[in-house]
Amino acid sequence: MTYAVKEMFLTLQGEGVQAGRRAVFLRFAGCNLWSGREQDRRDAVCRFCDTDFVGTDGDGGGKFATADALADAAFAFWGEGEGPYIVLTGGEPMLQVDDALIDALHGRGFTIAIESNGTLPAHPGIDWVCISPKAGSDVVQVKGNELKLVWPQPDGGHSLADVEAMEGWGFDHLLVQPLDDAHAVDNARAAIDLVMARPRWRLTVQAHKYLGLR
Ligand SMILES: C[S@@+](CC[C@H](N)C(=O)[O-])C[C@H]1O[C@@H](n2cnc3c(N)ncnc32)[C@H](O)[C@@H]1O
Ligand SMILES: Nc1nc2[nH]cc(C(=O)O)c2c(=O)[nH]1
Ligand code: SF4
Ligand SMILES: [Mg+2]
Repeated sequence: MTYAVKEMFLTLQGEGVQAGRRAVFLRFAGCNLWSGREQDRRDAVCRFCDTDFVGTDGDGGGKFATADALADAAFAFWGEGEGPYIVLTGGEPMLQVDDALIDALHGRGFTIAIESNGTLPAHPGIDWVCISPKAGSDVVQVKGNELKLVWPQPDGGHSLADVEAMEGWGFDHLLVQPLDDAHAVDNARAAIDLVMARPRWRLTVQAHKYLGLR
C-alpha cells in the first residue's frame, strides 16, 4: 500500500475535547465528498471545506511506500517528549488508513486520533475517534469519542431534526463548531444558540486559527 500524504506537521490540536494537546498532524490527500478543486465545490456533497488536501506537495507530504516509512516520518515530527500523539486527518483519512499503518504507529508509541467524515468505518485500532457528519452523506460510523458538528450548515445542510437524531448516536461528547466562512460572527451566534437550546452539546472553536498555529 502506498500512502498519499498532503502534509505533516507538529502543532497543537485546535479543535474538540483534545484541544490544546501537542500533536503530529498527518493530512492524507483526497476525499470522497469533494474533489478538492474549486470548480467542483458547488456540486460537491461537502461544500464548506476549509482545507487544501489535493496532491502530495505540502510540507512533510509525499508518497510513502510502506507503513513503516510513514510512521518513521511521523515520529520524527514528534521528536522528543512523552506521550506521542498523532491526528490522522485529510481529506478523508479512512480512505487510506489500514492495519499496517495502525500497527506501525502504535509500534512507535503513538496514541492515534482520527478526524473523519464518518462515511467509512473507523479502524477499530484508533484510540480517539472524532466524526464530523456531512449532510447528504451516509454516515456509517455512528459511535465514537466525539461528534463534531459544523454549524450552521449552508442550504441543504443538517436540520434541527438531524441534530436531534445525532443525539441518539453513540458518542461520548457532542460538539458544535462554528462554520468558518465570511459570516463568522453570525455563525458563532448560531452555534452558541444551539448549545443554549440543547445543553448536551458544547461549543468548540478552531483555536489554531486564532493562535497563528497550523
Ligand atoms: C478538513 S476536515 C478533514 C477530516 C474529515 N474529512 C472530516 O470532514 O471530518 C477536518 C475538520 O474540519 C472541519 N471543517 C472543515 N471545513 C470547515 C469550516 N469551513 N468551518 C469549520 N469547520 C470545518 C470538518 O468538519 C472536520 O471536523
Ligand atoms: N491545529 C489544528 N487542529 C486541527 N484539528 C483538526 C484539524 C483538521 O484539519 O483536521 C486541524 C488543523 O488543521 N490544525
Ligand atoms: S469531508 Fe472533510 S476533507 Fe472532505 S471536503 Fe468535507 S471537510 Fe473537507
Ligand atoms: Mg483544519
